[in-house]
Amino acid sequence: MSTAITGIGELVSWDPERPVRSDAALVIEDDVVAWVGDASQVPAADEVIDAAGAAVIPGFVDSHTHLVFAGDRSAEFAARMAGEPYVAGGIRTTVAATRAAGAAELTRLASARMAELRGQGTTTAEIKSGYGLDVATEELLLQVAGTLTEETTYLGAHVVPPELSASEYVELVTGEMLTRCAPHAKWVDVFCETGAFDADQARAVLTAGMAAGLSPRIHANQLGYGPGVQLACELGAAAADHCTYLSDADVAALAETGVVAGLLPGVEFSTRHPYPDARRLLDAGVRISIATDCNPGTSYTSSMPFCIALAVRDMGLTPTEALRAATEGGAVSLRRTDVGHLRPGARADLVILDAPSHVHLSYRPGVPLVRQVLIGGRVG
Ligand SMILES: N=CN[C@@H](CCC(=O)O)C(=O)O
Ligand SMILES: [Zn+2]
Repeated sequence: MSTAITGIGELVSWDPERPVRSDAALVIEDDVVAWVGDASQVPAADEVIDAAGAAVIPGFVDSHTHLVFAGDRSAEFAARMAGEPYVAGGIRTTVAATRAAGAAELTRLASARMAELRGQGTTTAEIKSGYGLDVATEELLLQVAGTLTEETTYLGAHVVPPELSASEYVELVTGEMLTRCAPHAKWVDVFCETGAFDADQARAVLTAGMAAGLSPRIHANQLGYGPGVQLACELGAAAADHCTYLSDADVAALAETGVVAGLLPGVEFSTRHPYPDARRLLDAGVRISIATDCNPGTSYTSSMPFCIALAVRDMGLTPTEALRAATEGGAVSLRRTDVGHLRPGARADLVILDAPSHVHLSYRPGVPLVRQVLIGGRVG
């Protein structure tokens, strides 16, 4: 089965020779991109989709989400907008609600959120556990996540639950909980921050996860300067996410090791912390991604276009750099080569925009510009 997309006003493929081109066409064979070229040379195909001058971009790769949770923290957000600071302990509110919800309710909630992501152009999403903080619930959250994505992350070490001491909990996270959760996860993550886990505890969590076959990523340097980024670089993590407060040494270590700096501007929008300086990172040669961090505490948005607009307006990126970080950057963060671009051989994950150019994603913030989403060549 082949599908030709014709009449593409602007195609973003991230081909090194012509990353953005006009008057293009693209052919999909089964679930992969088979051909990309000038509109005038498009080969015959079984069916045709006419983009009618619209822009076509790779589907967004959202490399950081917490989609499986129950409960509502809108009052906490409202209080923050009135001047209250964000504190990591708010996570425990969601833990109580999540433990009380059953598998069916958690599945319903997470599936609805995933549909929300897809409707806004996200075709690959990572999903973390982290709102269970006991063995059975963490395992359940990963089972639910696994029905929605192959990019599942064990985040037992989100915060210490009220019923245990920090040392008891690290023992659980690196012991019985890891044994039960590792079969359902690809990644291991830890929230390395004041109020969550310090450098030694975070190192113990990540190294135990690695010994169990998981690959490390980390929540680092979100609320203040700290050891998380250096730890990510020491362990060869795929990504250090947040990177809001970075010393010059942190930036140099990221550039040297190739650890992706995952930028999550929805968090700064929703906590009133300063936005990370993406320009400083790119200028230093650091690889970056942009993700939503969709979660009930610090960033309850499922919209990659919204995050792109924030990154352009407040983080020093051009519209093209921001889109690249939200697609190819996310793929690098997840160590994926089959998504995040539209070169021949890519999985046919793409978005037809209701706009002539990808610049409209930040030029028209808040406007629904996703006309059609294809995942593996099929209408999503
Ligand atoms: N930083 C840690 N975890 C989430 C926030 C979780 C919460 O407050 O519920 C984050 O990525 O921002
Ligand atoms: Zn997070």
